Amino acid sequence: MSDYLWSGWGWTHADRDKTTAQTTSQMAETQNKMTPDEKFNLITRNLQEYLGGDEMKKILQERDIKVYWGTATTGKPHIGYFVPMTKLADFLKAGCHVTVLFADLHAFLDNMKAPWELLRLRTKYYEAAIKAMLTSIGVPIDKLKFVVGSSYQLSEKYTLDVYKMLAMVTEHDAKKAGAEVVKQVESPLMSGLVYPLLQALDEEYLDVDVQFGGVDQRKIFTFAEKYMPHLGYKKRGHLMNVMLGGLSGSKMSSSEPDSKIDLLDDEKSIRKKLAKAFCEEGNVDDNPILSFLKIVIFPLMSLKGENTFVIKRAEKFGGDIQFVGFDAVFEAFKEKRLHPADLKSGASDALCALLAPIRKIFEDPALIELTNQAYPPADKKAAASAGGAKKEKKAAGSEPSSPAPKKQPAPAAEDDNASIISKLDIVVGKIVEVGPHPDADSLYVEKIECGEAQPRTVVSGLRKYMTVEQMQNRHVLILKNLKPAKMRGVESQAMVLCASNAEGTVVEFLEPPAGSVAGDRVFFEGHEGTPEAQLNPKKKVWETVQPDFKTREDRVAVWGSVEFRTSKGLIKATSLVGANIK
Ligand SMILES: N[C@@H](Cc1ccc(O)cc1)C(=O)O
Repeated sequence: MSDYLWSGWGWTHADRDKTTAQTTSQMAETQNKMTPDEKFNLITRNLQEYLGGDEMKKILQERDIKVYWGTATTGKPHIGYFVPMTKLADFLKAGCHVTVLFADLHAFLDNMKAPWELLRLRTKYYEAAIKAMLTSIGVPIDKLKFVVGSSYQLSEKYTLDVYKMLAMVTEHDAKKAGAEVVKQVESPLMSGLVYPLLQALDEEYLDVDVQFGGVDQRKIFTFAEKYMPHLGYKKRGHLMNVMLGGLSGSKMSSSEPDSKIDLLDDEKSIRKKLAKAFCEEGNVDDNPILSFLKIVIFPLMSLKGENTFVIKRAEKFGGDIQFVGFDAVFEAFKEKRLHPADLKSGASDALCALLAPIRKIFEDPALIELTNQAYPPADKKAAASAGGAKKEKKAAGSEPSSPAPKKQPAPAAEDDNASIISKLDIVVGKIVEVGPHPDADSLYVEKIECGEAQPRTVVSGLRKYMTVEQMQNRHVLILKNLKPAKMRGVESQAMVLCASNAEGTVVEFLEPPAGSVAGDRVFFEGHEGTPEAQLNPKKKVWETVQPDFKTREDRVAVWGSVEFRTSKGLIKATSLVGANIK
């Protein structure tokens, strides 16, 4: 790689020293007032977890902590990124030396989520977006150090360290370390195994005491703790932020654009999306809006010495309401003194205030141009990158989206935003054996051929609806990549998809087109992609798409308006129209 990836970032040593000098003078006042314990509490507040707390406390007795946060420059950052940004603000206030790493090589190594050709542009986009977010929450960006991964990760010394690690890390450990971060695919690439090794080494090369990231990074963090000492390097501490759930809470729906908020969404759509967000009266356990207030809005207020949250309300509904501290909001909501509509309206005001300056920054024509180049519409993308793997960025929980910047044509589906439906692995299966479940009256146990070496064992609750004869030798549709689950002691390795009426009295198979054979893949036109090897139950992919599965008037199975098809044609229910599919 040429050094153009690095040019334009402007982090010369002279700059760094200057900034350090400013940082020291400007922050000296607050920091001097903070005891090491206070600093530690601020550094660790609102985290999901941290490792190495005692060592951090020890360091704080002598000097301030050096910490870095890395982000792979893949899909567009979205509002979930306010969670780590808020922590960066805490770290600065606690006197930390904070480095932000734009992990461009990692974006490539992770199944080419950022294709090589777009890497530099993506990195520039990330720089602009992250800096805009920091500015919006009042963090002076000249107090942070920004580094691009490839600027040092290709040096001789670093490269040699990578090889040394390759000679000591087992494949098992590398795979395990990346399991929650690196996209899991059917034929995993070597690059995905190298990814965690580089992330561990970064701790040494960025010269920090502590690495910070989402709790999804946990396995990479513990991997680093294990292997850094083997290389003769210090074991670092690790700080992990909570991941923000989707806006729709447990009912996260990524197929529904309303469940995600992009940094550039306008006020009207922010309010509309929040108005639709999952926020049940009195439910404080599963409430994305309360979480956002707790881990972003209140901490940001407290950094400015404020803690009063005002919810504007018309006089006729009782006028404005004020809450002092997050606990006051929490209790009021729990006791149903605060209505979801009011909570949403207060949160909308706060979020609009955070996003307005970012939209303003992105009105700059140069940034509009950069956005379109870094995230080109799908057709141009195909030309820019032949065959880059596709997948969504899994950052802070909620999904990235890509509204068009002002006055630009809307980008079509983008590579880092692969359609959720493409993650499902649905194929034609042939039932070759079927019999009653030994321990459950309502269940059958089948052997279903699905184009693999062995037929799969599948448990289905179909005994009320079909006879053994009706099932034997039938071609059916099966969903192959749900996590296998034991049903009354028998492990089911797939699920048969059926259509059922609203009352649940009629259940029938979905019929593959004539001439189908076991293993024929079902796809959704315009939403093609590589299915996940196994769906992560936490991501609720199935739960998200299933409600939009229906049979049309002509009995054809559809996801929203898109048909289920194989290379041989469309899939239909036997008789049911407007039926559910599950
Ligand atoms: N793994 C981080 C990115 C990262 C890469 C390298 C690092 O050193 C740190 C962080 C992510 O999921 O975005």
